[in-house]
Amino acid sequence: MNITFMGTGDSMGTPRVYCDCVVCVEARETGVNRRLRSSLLLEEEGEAPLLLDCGPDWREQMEVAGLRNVKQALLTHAHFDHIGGLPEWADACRWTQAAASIGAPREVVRDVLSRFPWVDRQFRFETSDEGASYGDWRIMSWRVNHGKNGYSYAYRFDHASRGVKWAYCSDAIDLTEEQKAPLAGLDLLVLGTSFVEEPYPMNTRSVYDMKEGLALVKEIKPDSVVFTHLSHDVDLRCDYGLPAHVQIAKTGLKLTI
Ligand SMILES: Nc1ccn([C@@H]2O[C@H](COP(=O)(O)O)[C@@H](O)[C@H]2O)c(=O)n1
Repeated sequence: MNITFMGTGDSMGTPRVYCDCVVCVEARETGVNRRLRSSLLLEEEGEAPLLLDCGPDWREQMEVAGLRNVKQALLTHAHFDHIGGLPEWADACRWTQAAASIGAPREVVRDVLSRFPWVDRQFRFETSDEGASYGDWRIMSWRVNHGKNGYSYAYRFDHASRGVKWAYCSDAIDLTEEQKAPLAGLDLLVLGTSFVEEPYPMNTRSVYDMKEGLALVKEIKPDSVVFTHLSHDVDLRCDYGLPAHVQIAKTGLKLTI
């Protein structure tokens, strides 16, 4: 499977519209730190591409990827920065008379439809609570703490014959032991870490910081890790002294697993 990081940003993206910090200025002027809202494009031979989340930068992300249409997606939760592109995608489906299929846990589907009640004219929603598949990948989703912002879901992909396993957990903090369990034995963990080190207690926040992310990584021991869902606090030009198997996602990063 090829994984493309179409977006690596937190809810505001980088640069933040109101901000003139050094990272936001760099993002405007040269673009190393330019980040669209977090989203992955998954591509498996013989299968149509699959989006993982569809934030408000969907249109630009499709243009950058040179994609004229996409037929399927999975959603982690119904917050604006992860579903804000759905109405535009639904409009594109209407204009091209092409339906698309969206997988998400039942409660996420409910929350999406309470925000955008018209999109079910174009999308076929499929609940993923009992599992899903993408080619030979078996997919499971489970509910994770999203701190002060409620809940999100993480996704784990297990290849049926190759034994490869990876997970996407973009919006989580302070996972319980039960929520950490599906993160065991991974070849790759993609984890949301919005700031380098936040000074505020966990119960006032919604996403891990990099220091907490590293502590989690030490505990669950994935073979490799990519930090994503990054705010303007994270400067890709800095050396944060990360272990060799941990990298910070850059917009457009491509991995093969
Ligand atoms: N009920 C809510 C709460 C928040 N949002 C949006 O989520 C984003 C905040 O995300 P974090 O990853 O920083 O927790 C932001 O875009 C809020 O507008 C929402 O849609 N619904």
